[in-house]
Amino acid sequence: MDQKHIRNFSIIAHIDHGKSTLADRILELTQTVEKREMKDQILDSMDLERERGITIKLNAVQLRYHAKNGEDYLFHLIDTPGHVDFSYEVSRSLAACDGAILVVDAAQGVQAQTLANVYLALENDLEIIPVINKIDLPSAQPEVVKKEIEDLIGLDCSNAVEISAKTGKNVDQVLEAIVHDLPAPSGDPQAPLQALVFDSLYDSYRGVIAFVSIKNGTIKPHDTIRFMATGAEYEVLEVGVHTPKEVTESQLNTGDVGWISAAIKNIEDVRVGDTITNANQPADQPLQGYREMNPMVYCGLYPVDNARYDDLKEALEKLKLNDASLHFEPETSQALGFGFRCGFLGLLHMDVVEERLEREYNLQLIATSPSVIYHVYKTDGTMEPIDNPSALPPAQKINRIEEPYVRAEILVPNEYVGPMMELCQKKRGEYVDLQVLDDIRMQLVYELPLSEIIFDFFDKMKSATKGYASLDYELIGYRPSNLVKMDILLNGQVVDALSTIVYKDFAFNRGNAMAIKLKELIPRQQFEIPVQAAIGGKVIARTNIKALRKNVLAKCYGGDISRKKKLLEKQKEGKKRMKMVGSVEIPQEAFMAVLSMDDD
Ligand SMILES: Nc1nc2c(ncn2[C@@H]2O[C@H](COP(=O)(O)OP(=O)(O)OP(=O)(O)O)[C@@H](O)[C@H]2O)c(=O)[nH]1
Repeated sequence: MDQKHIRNFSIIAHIDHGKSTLADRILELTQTVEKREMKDQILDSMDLERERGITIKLNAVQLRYHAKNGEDYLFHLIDTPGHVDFSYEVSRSLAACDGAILVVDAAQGVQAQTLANVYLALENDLEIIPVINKIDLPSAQPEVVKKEIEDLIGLDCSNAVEISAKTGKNVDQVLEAIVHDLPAPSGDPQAPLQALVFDSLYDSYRGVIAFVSIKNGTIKPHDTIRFMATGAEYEVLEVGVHTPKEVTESQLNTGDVGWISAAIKNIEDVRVGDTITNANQPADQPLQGYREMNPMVYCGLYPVDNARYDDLKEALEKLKLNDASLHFEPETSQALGFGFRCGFLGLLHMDVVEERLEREYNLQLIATSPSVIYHVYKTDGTMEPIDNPSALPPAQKINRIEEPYVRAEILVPNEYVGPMMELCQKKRGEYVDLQVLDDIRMQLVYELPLSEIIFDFFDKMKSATKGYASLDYELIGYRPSNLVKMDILLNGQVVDALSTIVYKDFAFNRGNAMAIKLKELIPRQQFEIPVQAAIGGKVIARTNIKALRKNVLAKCYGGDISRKKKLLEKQKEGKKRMKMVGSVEIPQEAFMAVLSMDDD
C-alpha cells in the first residue's frame, strides 16, 4: 500500500479508561479477527495481563480499513499500558507512531495519567485525537469531560467522538477520524534504511525477533543489517507483520510496523531504542532514541533451589530482551545464597517480572524486600549508591545519607483534599501547591520521599479518597534524610535479606510492626524462636515464635496411610517457597513483610 494510505497510531489513556476494549472493537470492525476467534482483549496476549485485566506489554497489529471515501487504508495499532510503572513502554510505543487516540472515561474525566500520557505524546510530536468513552454509563458527562480536556490539555474537542467501546457505539467514527485527522508517515522510501527497534523477544528456534517501525527506506530478506548502537551485523532471514497472527512478507516499506528475524543468537546485540540500518548503504545518523528509564526499586531474587541459579540467569537475560527497563546483576546473601539484585520501575513491575519468571520459566523464587537507591556519603569523602540495605557501611563511616524524592501531582475531588493532605504529611511529604482544576477537583502537589510512595501509598490513597484520586510522579533528585539500617534477628542471628533502611523517627514503630508480622508469617518450629529488630546492635523490638507442640501427623488417626500421604504432600507444597536460614525456615511472605505492615 502506498505511504499516503498508512496510519500508525497508539491508544493512550489513564488506566481502566478503556484502551484495550476500544482496540478490541477496532479489530472487530476492521474484521482483522474473525468473530469466532475474538476473545476479550485480544491484544493482551500474556496470560498475566488477562488475569489482572491490565495491559503490560505493548503490542502492534496491522489492520486493513475500507474507509467511507471508498479507499483502503493500512493501520498499525500499537497498544500501550496505562499503569504509571510502565510509562517507559508508553514512550517506546509512541516513538513508533505518528498519531495517538486519547481515550478519556466520560464518567471519570481527565486523570493524572491522562495528562502524563498526553505530555509523552506531545514530546514525540504526535497528532492527538480525543475520544470520550463509556457514554453508556448513567454517570457519563461527555460535555463536562470535553470542557475539561479543552481547559486542562488545550485540545480542541469540538469534533471529539463520543463512544461506548463496550457496546461498539460510534467506534466507526473513530476509524474515520484516524483516516482524516492523523497524518501518514512522512519518511523517504528511497533514503537509507532507518528502522526503530521498539520491542524484541526471544524465540528458541529463530533467535531474537526485533519489532520495528520503518521510518525511512525498506528492508527485505538477504539484506545485511547493522544495529547502529552495538555495531552488530546480520543477514535478514524473514520479515513480516502481525495481523495479530504472525504473517511473513516479502519486504517492509517506509511507514510499516513489523518484525525482523535474522538468526540473532546474541541477546546483547539488540537494544530496544536502537536504529537498524542497511550495512551496505548505511544511514548517517541513528533515529532519536527515547528517554531511557532507570529502575526506581530494587530487590534480590533467589532461586528456592540453589541449583537453578543458572536457569534464573538465563531467564532474566531473555526477559530483559522483552523488557528493557529490567536491570539485574549477581549478588550473594548469607541467608539466601546466590541470586540477583534486580531493578524495577515500580512495585507492580517487580510483581509482574517475578510472576513471569515463575510462569514462563518455571522457576521458584524468593524475593527480598524492595528498596530504593540511597546515596551514602562516607566520612572519607566518597559517595556510594546503595540499593541493598545489608550493604550499608557501618554507622561510624557514614557522614550522611540522601534519599530520592519525587514531585507528586495528585488530582483529587474537593471533599477528599483534607484526607489526602493528611496522608502526604504522614508520609513525610512537603507541601508545594494546591490549585483549583474545575468545580469538583483540585490538583495537589507534594514533594515526597520515593520510598514512601512505592510501598503502600497507592493503597492508602485509595482508601483515603474512596478511589477517586489519581497520582503521577517524577523523580526530582536526592535530599539528606535521617535514615538508619534496621536489622532483623531470628534466633539471635541477623538475617541479611530482612534488613531495611528506615526513617529514624519511624524506626520504633516499624520495628515493632515488623516483629509482629514475622511472628504471624513464620510457622512454628520445634523450638522457640526469638524475633528481634535492632538498630546498630541495639534491640528496639522483640517477640517470640512459640515452639511447635504437637506432631501434625498425630491428627490423622492411626492407619489411614493415604490421608497421611496427602497431608505430607500438602506440607511439602507449602514448603516449596520456604528457605532454610540457619536453623529457621522462612516463607517467602516474610521477606515481603515490610510491604504489608501497618504503621498505625
Ligand atoms: N460501561 C462501559 N465500560 C467500559 C467501556 N469500555 C471499557 N469498559 C470497561 O472498563 C474496564 C477497563 O477497560 P480496559 O479496556 O481494560 O481498560 P484499559 O484502559 O485498557 O486498561 P489497562 O490496559 O489496564 O490500562 C473494563 O472493565 C471494561 O469492560 C464502555 O464503553 N462502557
